[in-house]
Amino acid sequence: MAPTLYMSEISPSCRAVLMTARILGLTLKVKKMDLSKQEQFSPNFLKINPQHTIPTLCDNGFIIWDSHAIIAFLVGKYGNDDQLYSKDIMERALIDQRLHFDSSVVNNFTRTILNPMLYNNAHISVDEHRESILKTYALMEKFLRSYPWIAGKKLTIADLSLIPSITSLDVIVPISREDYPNLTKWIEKAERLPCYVENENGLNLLRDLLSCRCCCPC
Ligand SMILES: N[C@@H](CCC(=O)N[C@@H](CS)C(=O)NCC(=O)O)C(=O)O
Repeated sequence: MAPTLYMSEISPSCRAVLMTARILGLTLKVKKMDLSKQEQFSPNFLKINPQHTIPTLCDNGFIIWDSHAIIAFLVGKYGNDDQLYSKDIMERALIDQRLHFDSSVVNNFTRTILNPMLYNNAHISVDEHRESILKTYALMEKFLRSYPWIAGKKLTIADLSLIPSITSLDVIVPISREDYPNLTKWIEKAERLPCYVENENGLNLLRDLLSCRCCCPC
């Protein structure tokens, strides 16, 4: 039976799972959640995930949440090889470092900026966060100085995790090609991947929602 993914395309973390599933050729049974209706707090969903976050995956009764844990699990269970998540100790350590960088730094902006804007109608001053976002771009730029992909010569789950997070941040603080040439090239390379379509759909939705938030007097 296909694993069930509780998700919303707007969420960068969910898009990381969709991209990974696409690259693995894995079909997921998708259950869309509307966070603006607070569906994550429904008693049924809280039974599955008391932390009430999406993405959450249910695979034959095995439940796991947090996109980073989910994509590592999917590659381990459904991947034909370890290309996306090397078993070599040092290669894997670098991938893990980048995954934790996403989790603790880049993806964290989703919680502090995007989600309050989208779901709590909160007025967030992007200017207050601009400096730390630019610092994040500068770090990514440095990581990409030595390698074409974020954790080495090959595409890995660290790229699949960071691409949705960074492209979502780009919607609120655009990435300057002049200041961040390596970061720009990495995004352009990612856009050419067949699995990128799974990021594009949600990213466009996010753009539309945020532009509406900026012009509506509501
Ligand atoms: N680090 C987590 C972040 C998950 C997360 O915060 N998801 C947000 C949507 S982007 C969510 O479910 N928010 C609803 C809530 O926390 O109640 C991951 O990578 O899965």
